[in-house]
Amino acid sequence: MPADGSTERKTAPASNTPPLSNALKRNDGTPLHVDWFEGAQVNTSAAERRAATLTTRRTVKKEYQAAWLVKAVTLMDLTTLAGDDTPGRVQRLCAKARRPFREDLVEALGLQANPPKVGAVCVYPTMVAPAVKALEGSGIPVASVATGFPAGLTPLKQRLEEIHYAVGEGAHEIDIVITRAHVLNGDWQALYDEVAAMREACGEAHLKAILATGDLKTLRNVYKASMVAMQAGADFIKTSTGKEDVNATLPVSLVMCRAIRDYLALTGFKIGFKPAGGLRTAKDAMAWLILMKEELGNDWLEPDLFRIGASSLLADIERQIEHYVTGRYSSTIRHALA
Ligand SMILES: O=C[C@H](O)COP(=O)(O)O
Repeated sequence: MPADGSTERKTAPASNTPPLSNALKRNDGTPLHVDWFEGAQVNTSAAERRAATLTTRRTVKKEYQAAWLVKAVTLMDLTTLAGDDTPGRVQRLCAKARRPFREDLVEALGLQANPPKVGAVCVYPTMVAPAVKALEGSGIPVASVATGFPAGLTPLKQRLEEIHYAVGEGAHEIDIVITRAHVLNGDWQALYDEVAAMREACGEAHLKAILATGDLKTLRNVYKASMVAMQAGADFIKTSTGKEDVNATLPVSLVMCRAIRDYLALTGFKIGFKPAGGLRTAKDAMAWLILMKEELGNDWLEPDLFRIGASSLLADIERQIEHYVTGRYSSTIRHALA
């Protein structure tokens, strides 16, 4: 039941229709079903073993790696979430979002007809307006963090007001943070109610629920928080803010993908996944793409269901693409893919 005590979920007035053709219906959620996860057991060592062998079990041939890396860029929430962010920096980021690769590389890859662009740009609420302006006509959605990002420890009323502000500024997607204490205390009703209230505040904007998994202590808590967030109406579940001591990891991502799979089996509804925080290299991008393909299938290799939240990943992917096209690296820093 939403936090305002209403039994019916009122749909807020339509505000921001995502510019990308979003074939996916919004997640209306379900009532809180604790029985769907209360007895869940997670074998941590098995999850860690499986995650560790992901990139060894399946390797991508050299000539296909470039294609996978271009795909990774189209799934990226190109992010700047720094205290010294400025409208100028956001404008430069949006220019990059529109044309992530140099023209000569786009031509060499034969992509002139449909040059790649990123999945979204992700910023703080007060940077939404400059991002919306800079991306006008691009079809690239603007995502805004909100609800007291990154700690989420402000009163719910203010956190909901922040969502309304970001949506009012033109954000198409809202990346909210959950109250970690609700998970650590097993207060599933409180977690459900806060996410449901945030979902309502989003109106037509898509909601990504940041679980801050590095603060949740166990993989079992990650699974439970994932299920509650989806039941409460999250369209995506996202690993981290990027500000925790431990952010996106493959074992955590594996558990969240299993939760998405279980939620699909229980409801017939597909929920998106977003790893974020610490994904820096092309090799990281490949690992998560392989995880999505293996765990959830090709539908989760599209921006409607998969995003990579990253502020510095694009640079390394560009370097790898340049090496693929020209045979040399443009800088002295090398991240071997192999
Ligand atoms: O999606 C949001 C994260 O802050 C991105 O983390 P990062 O800066 O480690 O790439």
